[in-house]
Amino acid sequence: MPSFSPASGAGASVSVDAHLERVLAGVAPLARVERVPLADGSGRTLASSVDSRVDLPGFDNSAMDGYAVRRADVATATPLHPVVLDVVADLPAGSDADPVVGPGQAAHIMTGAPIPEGADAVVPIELTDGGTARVSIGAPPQAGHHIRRRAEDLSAGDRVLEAGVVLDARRVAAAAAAGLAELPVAGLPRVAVVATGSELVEPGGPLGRGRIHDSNSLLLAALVAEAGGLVSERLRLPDDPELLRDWIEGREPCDLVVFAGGVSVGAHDVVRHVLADLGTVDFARVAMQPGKPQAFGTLPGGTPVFGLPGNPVSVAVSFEAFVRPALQRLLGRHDVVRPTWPAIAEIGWSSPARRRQYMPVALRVRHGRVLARPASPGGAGSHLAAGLAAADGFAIVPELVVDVSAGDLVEVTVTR
Ligand SMILES: Nc1nc2c(c(=O)[nH]1)N[C@H]1C(S)=C(S)[C@@H](COP(=O)(O)OP(=O)(O)OC[C@H]3O[C@@H](n4cnc5c(N)ncnc54)[C@H](O)[C@@H]3O)O[C@H]1N2
Ligand code: MOO
Repeated sequence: MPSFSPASGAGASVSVDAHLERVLAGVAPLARVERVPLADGSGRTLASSVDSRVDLPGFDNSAMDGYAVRRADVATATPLHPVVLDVVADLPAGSDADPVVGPGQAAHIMTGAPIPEGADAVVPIELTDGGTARVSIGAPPQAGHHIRRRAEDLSAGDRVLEAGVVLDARRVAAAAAAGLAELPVAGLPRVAVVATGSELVEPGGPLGRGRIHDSNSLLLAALVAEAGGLVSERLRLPDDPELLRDWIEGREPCDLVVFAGGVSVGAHDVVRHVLADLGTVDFARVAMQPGKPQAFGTLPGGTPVFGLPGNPVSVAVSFEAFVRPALQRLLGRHDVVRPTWPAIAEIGWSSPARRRQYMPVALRVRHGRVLARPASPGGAGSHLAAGLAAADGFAIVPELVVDVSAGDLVEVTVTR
């Protein structure tokens, strides 16, 4: 009687969380740190926390174009009985004049100019006659009105940005306002992206029978860049173990290698064969759909390596679930997994039992509610590469749910 054992290399079945834990245990933040000018900082990851060099604002200053006054002088002002003051100074922003406003006096002041000594409120120009030598004030200001106080935003020495945050326009601007000119950022993880398969043809190339255009290497390279990595190599290799071994031996220095394709149990799944021979790569059947066959471990020299299943949607999902978190860890970022948000399923679909489903979904907002529908009319097929174009993210359907009905709440991770 014939006996069957699970196809060799298929690996044990593990949960998504357990596999992610194994992956994260296999990567550590890179030690390389660079200092970059603020203008080059956006998209980089802050390597160590930074503190303000200055008080912010640096001095009490006007929030309005108008007149700096002594409140007591204008306490009785009304539109019918305005108070008239002598204008003793004209203070544009940036003025280094240091006048004193005495009783019965005012200073013409612009937004951002330092409040002169003696003044304790600013009257906007609209509530005056706009006079130059003398000004008529038609209403009393409140105490401190329209004065922006020194250090009300930050004091010198206060924390501006925490290590591990991703720099963006707002954080770069905050650093500039806090007196910093450059920032320490994590070195970019260098990632080699290798699509394998003898059926692959370069995008746009002529297709013979059984051949397809390689989309995975483009997908992975763009995902790596979006996640903050640097693509050190992007290539296609046919299903030839010798070529694969040669590439592994002669590869450019990098911090991570991502293979796509050839990790399943087929006769020509050479990534699995070659990586399995190394003895440093684990193969797992992860309880997810798509993305079930997964490989992770190290190449000679210790470089972490992923072997992702070759179907394009499986690549996109595996990247989101495992490779992106690993890249975030290499960068020293804190939140390695993106948050999920509730959305309402617009139509129903089914999900496999005991597997966490990652359904590519298109999102839209109707009447203040976020609606999610499968991005591809074909649904969950992991070969539906073109459907990815419409995907704004993935609905993550828990292992125990087998049916999503129209109107159900689903958790969505937004990737766009
Ligand atoms: N007997 C079994 N067969 C398969 C199983 C299984 O458990 N038992 N699992 C299936 C699942 S699920 C997946 S996913 C795939 C994964 O297989 P591989 O990682 O070996 O991927 P390939 O066979 O190389 O390719 C799968 C599919 O994707 C296309 N592909 C590959 N590379 C690219 C690329 N760069 N651009 C676009 N499309 C690509 C390839 O032509 C195949 O159609 O295994 C199942 N089989
Ligand atoms: O698990 Mo495969 O990755 O579904 O298509």
